[in-house]
Amino acid sequence: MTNPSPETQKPKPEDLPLERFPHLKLVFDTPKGRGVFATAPIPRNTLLEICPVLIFGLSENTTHIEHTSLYHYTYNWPLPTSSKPQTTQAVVLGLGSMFNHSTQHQNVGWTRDLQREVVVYRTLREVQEGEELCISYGGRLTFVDVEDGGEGVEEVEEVLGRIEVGEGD
Ligand SMILES: C[S@@+](CC[C@H](N)C(=O)[O-])C[C@H]1O[C@@H](n2cnc3c(N)ncnc32)[C@H](O)[C@@H]1O
Repeated sequence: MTNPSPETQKPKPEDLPLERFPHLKLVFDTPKGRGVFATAPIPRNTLLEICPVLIFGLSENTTHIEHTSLYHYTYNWPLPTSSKPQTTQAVVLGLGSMFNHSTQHQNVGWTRDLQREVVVYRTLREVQEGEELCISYGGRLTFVDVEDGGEGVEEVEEVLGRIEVGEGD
């Protein structure tokens, strides 16, 4: 395991209590692969999970990650710099990596906490029992969206960054 690069070294944040909404399940055979579903009604603006992220260095990303399955799971992650803004990729641990994309019906929003290196997911509206919980990955997808029958397949080098629009709530 490599040490974090100097660009990712920051002052140590305070401890962060973790939370996960309990009434969720992982379904294995959806048209989008695995997906997260509600097993009870969920009110709007409910915190679903606080997920730690694993941030990749810029070169690690292009040399390794983009050539692996992780490529389909990474989020854009801004690096703190004193000069030109730079963005690398990060993998979200926990349930965060299991949320599928929906262009029209996303019901979950997410925010990055750059200091604590977590992504926080909250419902954007009331969710019914049995509904899939979906975020928006943005407009440039690396796969055929089962909801639109194949529109919007992006060039391979356009990373999932993907999980960019739909941020915030
Ligand atoms: C971050 S993962 C989500 C979890 C994934 N379904 C799994 O089983 O590991 C992203 C992948 O899920 C699939 N996916 C997510 N949203 C989709 C959609 N709207 N249509 C088709 N596939 C989707 C694609 O294979 C995509 O590369």
